[in-house]
Amino acid sequence: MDNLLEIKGLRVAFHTDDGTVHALNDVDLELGDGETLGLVGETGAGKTTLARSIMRLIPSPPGVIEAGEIFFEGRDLVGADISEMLGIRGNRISMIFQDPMSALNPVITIGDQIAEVIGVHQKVSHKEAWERALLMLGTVGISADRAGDYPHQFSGGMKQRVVIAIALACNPTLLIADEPTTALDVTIQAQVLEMMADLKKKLGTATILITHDLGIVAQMCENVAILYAGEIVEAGTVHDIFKRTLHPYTEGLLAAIPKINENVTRLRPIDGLMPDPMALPEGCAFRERCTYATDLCRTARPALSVTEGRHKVRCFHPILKGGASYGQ
Ligand SMILES: Nc1ncnc2c1ncn2[C@@H]1O[C@H](COP(=O)(O)OP(=O)(O)OP(=O)(O)O)[C@@H](O)[C@H]1O
Repeated sequence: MDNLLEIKGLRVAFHTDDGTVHALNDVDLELGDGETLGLVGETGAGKTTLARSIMRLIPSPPGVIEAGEIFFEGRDLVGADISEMLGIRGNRISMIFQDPMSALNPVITIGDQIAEVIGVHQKVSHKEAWERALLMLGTVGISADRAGDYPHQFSGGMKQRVVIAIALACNPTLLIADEPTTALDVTIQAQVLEMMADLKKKLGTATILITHDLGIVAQMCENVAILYAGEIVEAGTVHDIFKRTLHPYTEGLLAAIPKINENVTRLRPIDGLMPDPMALPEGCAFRERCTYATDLCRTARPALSVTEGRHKVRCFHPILKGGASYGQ
């Protein structure tokens, strides 16, 4: 298998007392070695569920992987047992969760927190783990002198660097970062993103970057997957998504970005709401909000089809108008 990660037909549901939440429906995704993929979608689209499925960290119950395959480095993760996953998590695949600041233990020094992760996952001596922790701090731009400091002695941006150091401490081949900079103010956000881009060049770690922000995608990613109501509706290179937009939802996301060269008096939101994942409608999930919807869209569900190269779209009436004038 050529891809580092290959997901096929993934279906994940949460069986709650109120009903079944269809969080992911037939998700196909691929990621090459060293590639950065932006996973974009509005709240509740299923981004975190997809990330947790790869880590096999879906809370169960109520969550269940109902169908599909996740292959990582040729290994079947859906069929993997707990001990196999313990060997993969942290070592091969690492995740930065939402609200990363709460990931740090307030009563342990940051050097010890990094060293502990290295010691647990790679079974090295305390001395070696500590030395590698100091090197890792340097890699994220923090002086080794600060290894004995506690999290409260660091600013938000510095804490986020520590969280990234922990995630990368064991040299994973895949990093999943779930909105890693949303809690930071914009200037610090830019510094942390710049550092992540540098680290990517240096370490070559493939990354899935979950974000609502298409500006971050344009800056950081080579490829993009747009998730809507638990389905990938469009995927492709950044150029495909921004310049050769095919799906009306992607068009709406791009139109909602304020543009510097336009005299914008109000942002253009996408009208309506995402359908309730407990009661997904027949047909296309986006049809109620889509200006191009026809009768066919009400009765049949479009398949995800490849148009050119890696550019895929799930739509009966894809658009092609030159895309939006944003980013690259
Ligand atoms: N433990 C759970 N129990 C029940 N439903 C859940 C659970 N976790 C997620 N869901 C539901 O699954 C759907 C997808 O949620 P998910 O958190 O993956 O979305 P998201 O795109 O990451 O959203 P956000 O951007 O707000 O983080 C939502 O309808 C959510 O309410």
